[in-house]
Amino acid sequence: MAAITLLRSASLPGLSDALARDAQHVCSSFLPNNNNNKEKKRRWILCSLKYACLGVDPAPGEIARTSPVYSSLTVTPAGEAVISSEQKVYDVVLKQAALLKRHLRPQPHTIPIIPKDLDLPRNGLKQAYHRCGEICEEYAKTFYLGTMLMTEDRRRAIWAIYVWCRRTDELVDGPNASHITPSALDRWEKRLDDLFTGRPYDMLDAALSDTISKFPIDIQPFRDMIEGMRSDLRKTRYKNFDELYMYCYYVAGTVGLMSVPVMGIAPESKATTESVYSAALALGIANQLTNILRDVGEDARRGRIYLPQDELAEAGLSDEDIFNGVVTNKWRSFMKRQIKRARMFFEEAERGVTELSQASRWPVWASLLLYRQILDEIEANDYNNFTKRAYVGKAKKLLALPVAYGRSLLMPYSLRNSQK
Ligand SMILES: CC(C)=CCC/C(C)=C/CC/C(C)=C/CC/C(C)=C/[C@@H]1[C@@H](COP(=O)(O)OP(=O)(O)O)[C@]1(C)CC/C=C(\C)CC/C=C(\C)CCC=C(C)C
Ligand SMILES: [Mn+2]
Repeated sequence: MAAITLLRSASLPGLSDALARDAQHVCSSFLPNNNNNKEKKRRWILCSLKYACLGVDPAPGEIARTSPVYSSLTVTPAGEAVISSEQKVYDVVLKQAALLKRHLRPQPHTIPIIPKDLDLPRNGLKQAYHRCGEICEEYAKTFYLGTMLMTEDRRRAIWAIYVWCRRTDELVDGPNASHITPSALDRWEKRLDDLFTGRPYDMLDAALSDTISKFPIDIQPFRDMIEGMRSDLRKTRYKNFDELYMYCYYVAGTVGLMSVPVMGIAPESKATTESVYSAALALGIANQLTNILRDVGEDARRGRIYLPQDELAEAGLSDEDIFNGVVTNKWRSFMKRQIKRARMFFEEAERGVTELSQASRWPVWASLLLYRQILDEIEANDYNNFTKRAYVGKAKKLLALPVAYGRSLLMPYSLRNSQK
């Protein structure tokens, strides 16, 4: 009964009666009668709604996501409930997880159908993947090194995804960026559709076409990354963290969602697929927040401020302060709060890494540890991210590799309590 009242009080826009009934049904089967925690109930209800929308059954542990970085429901001054960016993104997570689960119970029609006769020269695919590997090595040595531990199929797939992401980013950040218009991005998206239906435009696209024929990868995160690049063309300010979160999902959280189907979940893992996807998303968000904090000065010189405007104002800082680039106490305490939030996302990602298949864990741990150290370097620079670039030195980078390897040997987090 309490669930029904709360469901009504959430008054979600667009909530049909049928959906509300479904949600109520799912919800009442999981919500303990004696649960008096209102916040928890609200999350259960929202979660049930999502499951009702997707028509999948939740695992009980998945219902209560209590991470403090999340705010599922925002209430407008008029008292209307609005779904936050996090909630919208979580819907994508659920969809991706459902696709992977369906793939694990083999159903051939869910695998993208790619014609066998890709028009490539003899040995073409081999060369295409080889070139992807070269590009990955050139731009991202640590990722590349990490992929060397993976099985050959997985390694090549990650290279192909990496190259597509890199090329997408280059469109708006590369040497021809000033010529890029929204219609160029539309054409890039058309190319994406084509390669997903087995009609690659060039050899690098062909490698990705082949990859998506082998792994249950959905097109949505790729489309969303292009959407992030579109937003980079039209937007230089972010009103609040909710807007920034959405941007981070588009350009980086998507990478996590693209990678999980390739990296694979450890067969012994007891974690839900959704929780692994959530962790992958969190790692992307954490990386991008870190990128943003490292590049404040560089972005400001291009007229861009990715930091949440409302939080800047709350700290007594203006755009002018960012452009002037003087490290003050106000700036230091603002930065402390931002760094703390980025670390929370890294923490959220950590558990998920342990659930990945053994050979995929090392590169992910390495990238997590290395990226997180950038935050330590910003602190070591006394928060001067205006004129000093936080940089993790070679020795620290090298040290992170064996540490990452050690962590990759730990048993999945989901098994630890069950074996006590
Ligand atoms: C369960 C669990 C934790 C699974 C792991 C999931 C996983 C592999 C997550 C990866 C997260 C990740 C590496 C995200 C990339 C974030 C990132 C750096 C995004 C950058 C966007 C644009 O930012 P900006 O323009 O501000 O930055 P630059 O100044 O240009 O650097 C990106 C550049 C988007 C493009 C992203 C890439 C080129 C990286 C793609 C990487 C992979 C596909 C490899 C991932 C594999 C490993 C081994 C980590
Ligand atoms: Mn970039």
